[in-house]
Amino acid sequence: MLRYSCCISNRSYAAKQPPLLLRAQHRVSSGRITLCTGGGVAVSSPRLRDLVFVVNPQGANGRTAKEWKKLLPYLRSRLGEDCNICESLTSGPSHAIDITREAIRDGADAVIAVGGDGTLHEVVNGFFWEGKPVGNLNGEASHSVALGLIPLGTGSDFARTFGWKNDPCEAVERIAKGIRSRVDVGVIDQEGRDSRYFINVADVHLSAKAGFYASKYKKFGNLCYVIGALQAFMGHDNRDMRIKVNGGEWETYPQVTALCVGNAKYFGGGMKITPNAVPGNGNLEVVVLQDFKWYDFILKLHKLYNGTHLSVNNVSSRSVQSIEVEEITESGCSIYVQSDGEHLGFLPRKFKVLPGAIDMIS
Ligand SMILES: Nc1ncnc2c1ncn2[C@@H]1O[C@H](COP(=O)(O)OP(=O)(O)OP(=O)(O)O)[C@@H](O)[C@H]1O
Repeated sequence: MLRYSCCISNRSYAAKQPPLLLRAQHRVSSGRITLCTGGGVAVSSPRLRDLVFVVNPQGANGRTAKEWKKLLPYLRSRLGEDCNICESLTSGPSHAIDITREAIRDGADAVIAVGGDGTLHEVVNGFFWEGKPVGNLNGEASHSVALGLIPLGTGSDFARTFGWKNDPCEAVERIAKGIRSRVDVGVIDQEGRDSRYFINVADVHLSAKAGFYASKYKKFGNLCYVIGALQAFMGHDNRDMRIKVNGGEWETYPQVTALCVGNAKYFGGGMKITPNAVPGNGNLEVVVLQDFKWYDFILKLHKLYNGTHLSVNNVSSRSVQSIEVEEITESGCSIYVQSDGEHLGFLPRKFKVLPGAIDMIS
């Protein structure tokens, strides 16, 4: 069953369209239309690109829906000549994953997340199914679906690495230009469950707990991260952990406050936590904060925001392809894990990079 809530064509009316696959096939056959006129003149027109916009109406506490409504007429006028614009509003958590998988299978040229990092995270997860990239139903090996982003979330941290603002018109220009670059994706293996993919930052312990609480206060905008951090601090204690990097020996990391695995640089509403991470370099940057007390955050917060914290005592950084993280002595109290700001359960977990896994409109 097709789960697009509605499709809007590039023409000036809004109507329910046939399934994307059918439309795509129609265009493949009629796309390079050869019209033979009486005089034998052949006119060939190129195929329009199918762009599927996955919109989280609840993003940024409902601001995404309002911005999207304003943006749609501009989007149609800017891209409608070359593209079929298909809009799909999510109905709840995880819906964006299903929409994306279906759009890719149906032959979309690009799936564009409209919302915050959570929506982007779900769209990225929709690019995969049972550990493999989703392909289209025509089995076209060369068909590479692009990932796009119109950042309209609370934090929109992934966009910061590229210097993109929460400016939808700027994002539409990027989509119009259609320049693509390969970006890495992180994958988190979890015992007995499907792998989870991340494109921004995955993290463990205090920051993950803070993110968990922050998600309950999104109505306060970026202040939610401060409230989340304060709540996470209550009852927090640093824990001894062990890590295994690139399949090597286990190493002990005492008194870990937070461990962050960055494919990109920012999390928590603008904190430059993994400042050396580059989304296309085939590596993840791991930054570990150890033995931090609450006052360390007050004293060093500005360094965390501007990315100069790597020189601070008890902060270490390394570049990895994979990392396994466990608590040394299970205390009976679970250690939080999150990826791209979404709560993902508890330790132990293994994180690894999939180099150049997705083509991104950049
Ligand atoms: N229709 C919906 N109703 C309620 N929640 C939704 C809906 N669609 C998606 N979600 C959930 O909303 C959450 C947050 O979405 P999103 O990331 O777009 O906005 P945000 O949290 O404001 O931004 P950021 O993550 O950048 O801070 C996601 O976890 C997603 O699962």
